[in-house]
Amino acid sequence: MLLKFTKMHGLGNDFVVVDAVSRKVFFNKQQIEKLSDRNWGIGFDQLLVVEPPTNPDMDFRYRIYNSDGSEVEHCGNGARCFAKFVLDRELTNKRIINVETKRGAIQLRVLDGGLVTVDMGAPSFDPNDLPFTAEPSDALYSIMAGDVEYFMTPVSVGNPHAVIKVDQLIDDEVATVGALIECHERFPRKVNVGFMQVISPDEIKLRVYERGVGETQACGTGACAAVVAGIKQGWLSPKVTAHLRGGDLHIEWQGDGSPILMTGPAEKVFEGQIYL
Ligand SMILES: N[C@@H](CCC[C@H](N)C(=O)O)C(=O)O
Repeated sequence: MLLKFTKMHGLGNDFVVVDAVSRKVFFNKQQIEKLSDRNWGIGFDQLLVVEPPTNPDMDFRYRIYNSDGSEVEHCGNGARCFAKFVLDRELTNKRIINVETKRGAIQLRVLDGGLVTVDMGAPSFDPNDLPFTAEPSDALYSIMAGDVEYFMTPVSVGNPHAVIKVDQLIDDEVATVGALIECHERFPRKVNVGFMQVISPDEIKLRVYERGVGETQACGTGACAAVVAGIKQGWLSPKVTAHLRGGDLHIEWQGDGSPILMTGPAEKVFEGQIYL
């Protein structure tokens, strides 16, 4: 089958986006792994499949797959690219778009100038929601990465994140500790690992080792998780700019029970077709 796709990115976190509204498309794990390969396929961090909604109150459903073929609940940069895709392809003309995801319903607002604000829903700090094997506590949680002890905040923003505050961001640490914690036995569904350097109460630097992918140029849910963890720990104020490798995201959270609002760009790179 000849598959038409659009290559997009949000701050360098890259996606292949497929229209499964106009024509039904299904992927198995092997196909996703091959398409994601940067030598043997197209190359991407996540595959986004845009489908008709199953709930009549929603505008679309979209499904998200990591490059290793695993299906995930939520994707911040992907949500913004999804919004640009459905508008560019004239699948809708709405600028407030309600979408079903594996995480539940989310709302996207396309701003003048092309930035997109995503209502990401409310976070949870309950370890059972990630899941993470530990008794709930307000303190930082200790975890061993090899022989070294790290202190982190587990956060679910629909998908699971472990946020570690560091004094400096070090390439090796992101790669090695990220890989060890991603697959740590205390995270039975694995975890995304964020390394956050607090610059001031309204500014952080962040690198994220993503579950099912490895380090990416940017992670939207990772930025949300880091900011809410920092607010919860008393390090950050309610509006924060997160500097990621690929650029900046603006995150707002007013505290327990409130939704996280994430604002950032979405870019189309090219369109193409490939044999599946
Ligand atoms: N890049 C994404 C997150 C994608 C899913 C993640 N790797 C997971 O497995 O939960 C983002 O921008 O949020």
